[in-house]
Amino acid sequence: MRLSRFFLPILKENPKEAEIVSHRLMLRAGMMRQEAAGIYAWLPLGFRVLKKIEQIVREEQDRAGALELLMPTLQLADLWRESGRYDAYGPEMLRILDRHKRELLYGPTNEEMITEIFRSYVKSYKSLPLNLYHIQWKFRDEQRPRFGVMRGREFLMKDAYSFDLDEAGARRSYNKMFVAYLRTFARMGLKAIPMRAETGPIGGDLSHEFIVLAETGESGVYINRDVLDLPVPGADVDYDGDLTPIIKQWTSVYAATEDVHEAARFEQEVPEAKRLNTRGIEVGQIFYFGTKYSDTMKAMVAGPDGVDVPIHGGSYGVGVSRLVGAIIEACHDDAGIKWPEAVAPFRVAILNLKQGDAAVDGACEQLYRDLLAKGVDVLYDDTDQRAGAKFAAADLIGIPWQILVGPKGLADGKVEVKRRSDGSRDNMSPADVVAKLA
Ligand SMILES: Nc1ncnc2c1ncn2[C@@H]1O[C@H](COS(=O)(=O)NC(=O)[C@@H](N)CS)[C@@H](O)[C@H]1O
Repeated sequence: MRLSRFFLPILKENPKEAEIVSHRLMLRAGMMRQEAAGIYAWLPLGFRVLKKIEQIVREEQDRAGALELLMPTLQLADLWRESGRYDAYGPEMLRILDRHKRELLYGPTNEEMITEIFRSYVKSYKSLPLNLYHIQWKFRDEQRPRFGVMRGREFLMKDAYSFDLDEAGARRSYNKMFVAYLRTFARMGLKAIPMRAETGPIGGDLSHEFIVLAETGESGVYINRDVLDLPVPGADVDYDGDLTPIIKQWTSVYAATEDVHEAARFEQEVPEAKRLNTRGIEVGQIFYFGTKYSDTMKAMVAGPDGVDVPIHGGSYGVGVSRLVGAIIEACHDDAGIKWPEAVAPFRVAILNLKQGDAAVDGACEQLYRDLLAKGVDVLYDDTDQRAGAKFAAADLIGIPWQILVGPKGLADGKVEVKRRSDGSRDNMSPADVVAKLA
């Protein structure tokens, strides 16, 4: 992409309304624009990151055997009356009347709708286990939306729903999602710790929140530092095998949110030097809620003995849009964002340090063509800004690799390669750069 042809409204100043670094940097880096409280337009640079995050989530859901579909954002109020959550959900629910005065709502979550879809088609335990998911916008009329995409009102969520014949089956589905979440967040360069958590409005008696440590996080957490060094399951993990050893390993080390923290146990179990009480950002949460929805909504299957029983369910959410902010909270410095390569909007930025100089322009064009030909996501800063402004912009938007092309270096047949994550620099020929980054 040529920057002269892109749409990147970088802000010079820090927007005053931004209270945390991710909100400030997303606005300054031209990634998004607030259209209303808690409601954002995703501008091209931010949208590229959102799609990369979404794709990693999708790949790991698919690997775990979940099946993707897409449910609508608008739902019938009657559906929520069946489960008894229509009134219980309270003011966070955006209720809508259509032209025929039908009562609708903008979905904050989809347990009721997925249960309605399931019960319409599935009648036998032979169709189980089943895990259906989608990646869809949600609306929760938060009293105080804040911190940018961290606590929005319209936000993108991956929500998966599992269906099993009994609790044992449902726990196997739960464990598959637990492992999929460990892999998902690790692939984004995050350490997201699974912690015992409250179940809240979703319900049930088993839940884990996946939390990224960050001072600005809204969740208070207590952990044994050992949890930070546990191995994440590989891409070859056998989802049809016994996952309990992995679950045991990750749940036997103390890690709890403040609402379920047990101080006495923490003191007793965790050596002083390993105790960490800090804050974190909840990037995902998984729930086992048994027959909570299948009872009220009659989602039954005939068991092996032919007797109809309510299915055991679970739901599994990931804050896809929240992750954009969470990753910035975990990966930034004073100059701006430091994207992990897996989610970067572009992998390489070419900086032309002397626009109009034939040799420099030629070398940049050649590099641009060669990298594109190798399928590399490259942003070529071909604008006529001065070099200092180009350095600042590239550092701000956080592209992992910068190729600085100037007349002096070129005279020696060299360009400078800067790695954004640690600031390390290397001089090499354009051909070697292409070989290194392709
Ligand atoms: N207001 C919000 N803004 C941005 N992300 C949010 C917001 N509320 C929740 N999330 C994200 O969405 C994830 C799932 O939300 S949840 O309420 O925990 N779970 C559910 O809604 C279940 N239906 C899971 S399918 C959270 O872990 C969080 O990362």
